[in-house]
Amino acid sequence: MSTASARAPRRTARPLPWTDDELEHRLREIAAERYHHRHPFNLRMHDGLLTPEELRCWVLNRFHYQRHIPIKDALILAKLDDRELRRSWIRRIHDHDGRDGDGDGPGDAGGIERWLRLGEAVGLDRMLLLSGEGVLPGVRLAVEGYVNFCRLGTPLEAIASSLTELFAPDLMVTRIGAWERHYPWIEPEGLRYFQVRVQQGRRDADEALALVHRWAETRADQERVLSAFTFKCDVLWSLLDAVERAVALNSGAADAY
Ligand SMILES: O=C(O)c1cc(C(=O)O)c2c(n1)C(=O)C(=O)c1cc(C(=O)O)[nH]c1-2
Repeated sequence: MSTASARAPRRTARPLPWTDDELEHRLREIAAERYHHRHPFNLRMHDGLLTPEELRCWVLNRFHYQRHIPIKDALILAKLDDRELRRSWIRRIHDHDGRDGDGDGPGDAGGIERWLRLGEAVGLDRMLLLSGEGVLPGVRLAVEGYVNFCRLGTPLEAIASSLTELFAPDLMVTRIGAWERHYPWIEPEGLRYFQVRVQQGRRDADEALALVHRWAETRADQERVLSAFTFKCDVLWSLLDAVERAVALNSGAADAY
């Protein structure tokens, strides 16, 4: 051992940050493996193999996720110290909760109302959805995990966890086609949630990605972005695991939902 290396602690060079393209490539690699478009429940949905009860179970449980999205966005909003950013981020809350019409534009019932109509289109009473009855324990935990992640994380981590929306619009387009083809018993009005969300999701994902590129300056920041994104993929995957298991246990019990 040379005396120099014995005395001075070895400095490991900090890895250079990835370029924007490299970071996006890594997000896509994780999504290709872990995003919920690959979950067996979604695959069965797209192949037209779900029974009405199984679809109802999914709609009811996904409503629990939907109704918490504006809450987690309010938690993110409270972390943003820039007025312009808050003006932009608050739009997400209105997209889900709805907005009154005024001089600036027409009103909108909002995504939560559209999801309640989706529930009605598959035969679920909106009062049941609003009651929260029947939401599976695993779904409650997954959703709480996501909300708490955004409550406790840095703005960068919270916003990075929403980047799954980069992949949601294409999945929704697939879902709309599959529902039209395989589940004609669902009233077409029920698809409205997804039709509206495709464009909103693309815009929200572009906005979040631009912020992530701006804020994730170091490789360590970028690693945190990938961890947040992976965590969120796991939230969505766990939600479907819970639904998949519940419908497997209930097969034969036609009136579970
Ligand atoms: O149906 C889907 O597959 C899907 C996925 C995701 C997603 O990937 O996070 C969202 C949504 N839908 C959605 O409707 C939605 O409003 C939404 C908000 C967010 C978010 O993290 O802020 N993700 C998603």
